[in-house]
Amino acid sequence: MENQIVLEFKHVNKTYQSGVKGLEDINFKINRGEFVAVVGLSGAGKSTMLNSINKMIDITDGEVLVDGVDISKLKGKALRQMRRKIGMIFQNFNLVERTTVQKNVLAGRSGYYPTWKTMLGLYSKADKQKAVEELDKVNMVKKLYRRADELSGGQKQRVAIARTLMQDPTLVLADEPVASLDPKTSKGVMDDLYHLKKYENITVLVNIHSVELALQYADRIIGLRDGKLVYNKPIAEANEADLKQIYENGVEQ
Ligand SMILES: Nc1ncnc2c1ncn2[C@@H]1O[C@H](COP(=O)(O)OP(=O)(O)OP(=O)(O)O)[C@@H](O)[C@H]1O
Repeated sequence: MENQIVLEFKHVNKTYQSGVKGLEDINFKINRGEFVAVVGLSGAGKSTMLNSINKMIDITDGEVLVDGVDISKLKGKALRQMRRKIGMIFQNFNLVERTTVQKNVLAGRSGYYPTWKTMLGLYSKADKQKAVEELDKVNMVKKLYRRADELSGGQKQRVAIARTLMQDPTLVLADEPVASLDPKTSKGVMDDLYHLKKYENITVLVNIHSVELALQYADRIIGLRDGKLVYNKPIAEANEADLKQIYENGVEQ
């Protein structure tokens, strides 16, 4: 079967107002169902790259194609519809702490409802059932009615993954998803992210500091340094010495 390209960067540049070049002539393609780790020193441009994929930041020039459509040019309804396809996972989980797991997960469906309905919590029975199903995939159904602030960090990240699955995404972007977790919990969360690829054929792009986890989970590794793409290889061709190089000759900020 021919590979289907889900994400493509074409000559993407991002220059911040300060004059700092966050991204410089970035080009790459990612296929459906690939699990990609983005590695690089602090300040290399990993977050800038991730945030330009769902247009959280505007690029300066170039094209960011999601399923063949240049998201950097979209606005209004077309942008909202495109964002449904793109799930986000954050280092700090971004849950509403004082509300239930169920409501947090249902919020992942909000792109499919008018705002007033989501404000009133008027989700369909089918979506409430879907919330249970998605929580089951990350082994969190038993916490359905618990408040988010009663959960551990690893449990919160699992709820965030279930919330993302409510969108039926084709692409999930995770920005340092395990940075605030201990090694054992990190592995559990990485396993859950890996299952998105394995069982749902979702493309997963993870910004990660740990080279060890990158090598363990990724199909492909992309390396950034000073806003430039300096590495892009399938895991079969990647090795630790290569990756060490990405981290050399740079200064931790
Ligand atoms: N809003 C901003 N305004 C100006 N410069 C910015 C802004 N955001 C990021 N930068 C700069 O752009 C460059 C890339 O930053 P970015 O946050 O993308 O790196 P990163 O690889 O994600 O780093 P980290 O691993 O620390 O999160 C850095 O030099 C940073 O200082």
